[in-house]
Amino acid sequence: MAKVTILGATGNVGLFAAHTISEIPYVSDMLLVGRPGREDFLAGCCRDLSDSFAARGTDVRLSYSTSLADARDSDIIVCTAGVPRKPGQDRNDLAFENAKIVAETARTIGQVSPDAILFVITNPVDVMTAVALKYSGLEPRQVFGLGTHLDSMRLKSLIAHYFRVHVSEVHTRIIGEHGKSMVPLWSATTIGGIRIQNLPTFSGLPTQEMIETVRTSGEAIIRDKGATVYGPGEAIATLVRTILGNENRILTVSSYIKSEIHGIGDVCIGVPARINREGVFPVAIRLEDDEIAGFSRSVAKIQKITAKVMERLEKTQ
Ligand SMILES: NC(=O)c1ccc[n+]([C@@H]2O[C@H](COP(=O)([O-])OP(=O)(O)OC[C@H]3O[C@@H](n4cnc5c(N)ncnc54)[C@H](O)[C@@H]3O)[C@@H](O)[C@H]2O)c1
Ligand SMILES: O=C(O)C[C@H](O)C(=O)O
Repeated sequence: MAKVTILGATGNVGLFAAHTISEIPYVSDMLLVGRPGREDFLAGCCRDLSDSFAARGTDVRLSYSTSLADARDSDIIVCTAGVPRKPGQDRNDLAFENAKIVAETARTIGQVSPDAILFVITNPVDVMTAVALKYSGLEPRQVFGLGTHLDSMRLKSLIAHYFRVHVSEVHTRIIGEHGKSMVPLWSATTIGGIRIQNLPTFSGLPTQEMIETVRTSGEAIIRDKGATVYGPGEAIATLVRTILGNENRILTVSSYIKSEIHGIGDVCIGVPARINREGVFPVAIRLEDDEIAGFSRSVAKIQKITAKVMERLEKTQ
């Protein structure tokens, strides 16, 4: 049985993730961590969630704290702490502000819970994963971000809708930045096990329109309702379940790659990775030429932003 800690638990994503994670059968303890001054709100969240556990028949010990020290002995720590973007902002606009939060948090986590897997949600998630990896001192397999998993799910849903098939029939991936430079892998997209290019109807698929919808999905939801919550919350639970269940699923998350993909690497970015109780292990893949070019551009963009953020962080330490 496992202890899962959620940082930023008073926020939109953290709180809904607490609800979705509580449904995972391997979870025995859940700790909600918020900032000092938020004790009453955290207590209220615990009471409200406990009622839902009672109604559902969930047996999870739930507690809250405003001290990161209480995250000790966690199996997984989900970091949603940080500011979200406002309408009109790019995720990368949050980079330095959130890097300060993630660096400080990761440093403490590395000390109090060195065996944990640190799962980063805070945006821009690829850059924040690199910051968490560096400042926690944990191994690359222990630190990963939600990456392009949610984008891959968004594309999967659009394809399933277009072909009028159940989502479980569609396998697809988006790699690269969780942001504008994301790269759809049509070469790795199948429907009912058949490569999408081998389906005659593929020629009519509005691929550009679909990928543009995915690229702007978060922005559109934030504009219309203020925050993306249910998609990220369910996606977070999928990853937590994959780890705790030692499922060895291959999901597309932000992970440190050395040179696994066509020799491209030294960056934290969305790539397919095998995920189990030990953590996250990027899978070497071969891509089409246009996909390699897109991925290289995405990597170069993230490397540049990451380097800039790391440099500024070092000056503040
Ligand atoms: N990777 C993804 O796919 C994805 C999806 C959704 C949201 N996000 C990101 O997750 C983060 C949280 O989003 P949200 O909608 O829940 O935001 P929110 O404003 O509702 O919640 C933010 C949480 O972070 C905490 N926080 C803020 N500043 C802090 C600080 N200085 N120190 C410690 N904690 C602090 C707040 O107390 C709150 O609990 C954002 O960065 C958002 O962009 C990422
Ligand atoms: O778009 C955002 O800022 C939130 C998140 O990254 C998302 O894609 O839902």
